[in-house]
Amino acid sequence: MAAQDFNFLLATDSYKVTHYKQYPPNVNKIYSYFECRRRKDPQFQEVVFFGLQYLLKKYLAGPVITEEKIQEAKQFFQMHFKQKVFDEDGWRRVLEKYDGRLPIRIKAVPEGKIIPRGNVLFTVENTDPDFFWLTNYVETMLVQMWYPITVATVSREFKKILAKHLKATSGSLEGLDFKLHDFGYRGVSSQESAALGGAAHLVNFCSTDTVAGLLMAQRYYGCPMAGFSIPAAEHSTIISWGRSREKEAYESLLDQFPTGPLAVVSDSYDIFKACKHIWGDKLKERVMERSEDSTLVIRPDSGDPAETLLEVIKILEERFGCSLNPVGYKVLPSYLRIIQGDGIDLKSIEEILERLSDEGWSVENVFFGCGSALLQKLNRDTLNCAFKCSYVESNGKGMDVYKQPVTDPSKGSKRGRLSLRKNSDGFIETVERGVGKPEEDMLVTVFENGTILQDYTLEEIRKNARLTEDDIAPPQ
Ligand SMILES: O=C1OCCC/C1=C\Nc1ccccc1
Repeated sequence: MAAQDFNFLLATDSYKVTHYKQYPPNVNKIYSYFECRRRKDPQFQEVVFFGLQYLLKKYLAGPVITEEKIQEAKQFFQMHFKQKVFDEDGWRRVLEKYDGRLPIRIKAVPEGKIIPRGNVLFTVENTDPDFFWLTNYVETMLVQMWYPITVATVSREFKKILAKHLKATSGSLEGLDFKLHDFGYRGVSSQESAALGGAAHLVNFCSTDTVAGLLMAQRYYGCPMAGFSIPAAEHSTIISWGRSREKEAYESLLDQFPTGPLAVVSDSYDIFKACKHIWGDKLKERVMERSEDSTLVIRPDSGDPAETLLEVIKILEERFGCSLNPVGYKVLPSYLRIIQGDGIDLKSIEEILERLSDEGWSVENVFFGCGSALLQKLNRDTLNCAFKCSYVESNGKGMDVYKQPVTDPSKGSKRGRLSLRKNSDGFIETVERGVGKPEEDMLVTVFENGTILQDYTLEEIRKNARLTEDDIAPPQ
């Protein structure tokens, strides 16, 4: 539920306040849809639909319009436009007729579903002919869906890369869900972004430090604990001992966390000397006595990721030895692992994994952390998210509408009422012009007249978003 001070009437772009005066006379339905437009770029050819349930529960459900909010908006827009444009009467009619609930219907693909680019993901239409101007009023807020969709999609692309290499170098996918840890809380633009983005990552993984995302999963997606973390050092807890006591700092961590996994950032001064002379010498016995469920996870945090990771793993091999797994790749002793959380994005993780396997190392040895590349280095154009009107009714007569800019055909929009179906070859496609069969439509009514009609849990969303066999096929 939105905070008391949240005024739905003010949660839109200014120009939309003037749009009720711009539609043709006698319009009684505006029907619009959201898609991630298809592009030629082979990257991100399919998207994970995620996040709508939060926005509906938080901002659209229930009596979002009140007399006080109408008054507030009336005064606000009078000052903002320096003229009377705000449709006080229109909003008051919503208040009187629907008790402030929004007379719109939203049909959406189930959350977690993997949909190829260029397909309808949700539609919005007014359910009462008097409120046709409401459909696109909510565009502003609903297009913010670009963020959770894009984070969930990027996170799943990471998962595809990790799955391929983990399978190829270990023969199994065991532990895949813990291979990419969300380090991104500090790097996002707001607490809400951390919550939405953090939850979006948890659609694909169970490994995070972004607490806000866990709370989102709990409160909006019925998941008591969607992800896990472990005790870990940061530079302050190492350098606070002073340079001359680096060994004491590490030793104290082993004493403070004698059982259970422990991650120690070890690059404060010299990661290579730390691995060779402290972890691999002065504290070697302490490290070796830790059992496999009390793994020491060494964290480099600087230098070229691939170069540093490989040099560290070679030093650890020299100091602690390694064994061969059933598919012939080298694995460090189970009490020793590495987490690389610096400089990770979709491009660098691919390079690192290629280098590791080329040099005979199993992906079992490493974990990755990702911050900004997972939660922030994105925008609405990453997946070309757009919201367009495709169908209008006037005097009860329907008309398919569309845009088709001569200056950019790729910005052309779909026309007519839309449905989403799986065709006879199993491919998902959008049927336009209102000719789709209702019984084939994958779009589900999730919101109608102020009421949310579906409640997806993270568990079912994760099932929808699982990788397919094709996603895991060996690297070509
Ligand atoms: O090292 C680690 O091992 C695994 C647990 C998390 C962790 C580090 N967390 C972190 C968070 C935000 C920025 C940087 C690191």
